[in-house]
Amino acid sequence: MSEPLKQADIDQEIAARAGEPGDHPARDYAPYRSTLLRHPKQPLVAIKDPEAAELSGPVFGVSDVTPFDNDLTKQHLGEPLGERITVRGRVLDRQGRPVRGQLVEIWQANSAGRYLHQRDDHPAPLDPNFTGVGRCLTDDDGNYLFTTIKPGPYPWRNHLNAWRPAHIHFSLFGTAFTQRLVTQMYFPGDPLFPYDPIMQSVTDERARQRLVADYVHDLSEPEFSLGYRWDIVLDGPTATWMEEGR
Ligand SMILES: O=C(O)c1ccc(O)c(O)c1
Repeated sequence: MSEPLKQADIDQEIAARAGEPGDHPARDYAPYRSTLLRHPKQPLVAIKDPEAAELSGPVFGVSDVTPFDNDLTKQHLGEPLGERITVRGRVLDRQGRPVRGQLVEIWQANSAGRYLHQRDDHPAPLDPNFTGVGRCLTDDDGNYLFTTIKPGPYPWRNHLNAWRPAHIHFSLFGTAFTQRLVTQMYFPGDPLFPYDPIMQSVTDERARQRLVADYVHDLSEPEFSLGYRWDIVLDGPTATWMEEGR
């Protein structure tokens, strides 16, 4: 493996790209090292018959998602450790209309910043009562809701002393595999934002802010959880930044 990049190199590269037009990150954003290795280097292949791909691909059905799948604190016998949170929001189209029946899936690290994943071996504890995945379907007003634990910051070896701000990964799934969008939600006031190449790969300040949830006191449940609100806009000038599928 090559020498790890230093924070100063990362800062320099982030500054060089800041304010570039458009809010969608470059597919090869050097400060986020693995994008250099895994971005497409050939022109994208147009699917000649997208409908056929959609009709023959696997789909999920309403009956596949149970009402319990959105509570990540109830998947084991015991309670997971950490700060319990409720995350609510709406999935909207470019006109602000609700997107109904959308499969919303999340995955995240535990409160210590550790993923239950074979490639995460950093020395923070796993929580036997926390898996870190959940899903739900949006209701008729486009609402989704999760009960979970606030994830910890995650050391990810992109460069020396690289820590990801606390975040929750979101996947939004339409009615076929060709309609999947992937993004991340962050927590307000995180001191790691300026150091994170993934966050900073979104070069437009307003688009970056749209990735940060609001703390909403009225959504906090007394003696139970802190409430965050995060709306996801699929398209248009206020679209939420997406990693894939556009
Ligand atoms: O690209 C990565 O390596 C990587 C690892 C862990 C994360 O939480 C993440 O968002 C990205």
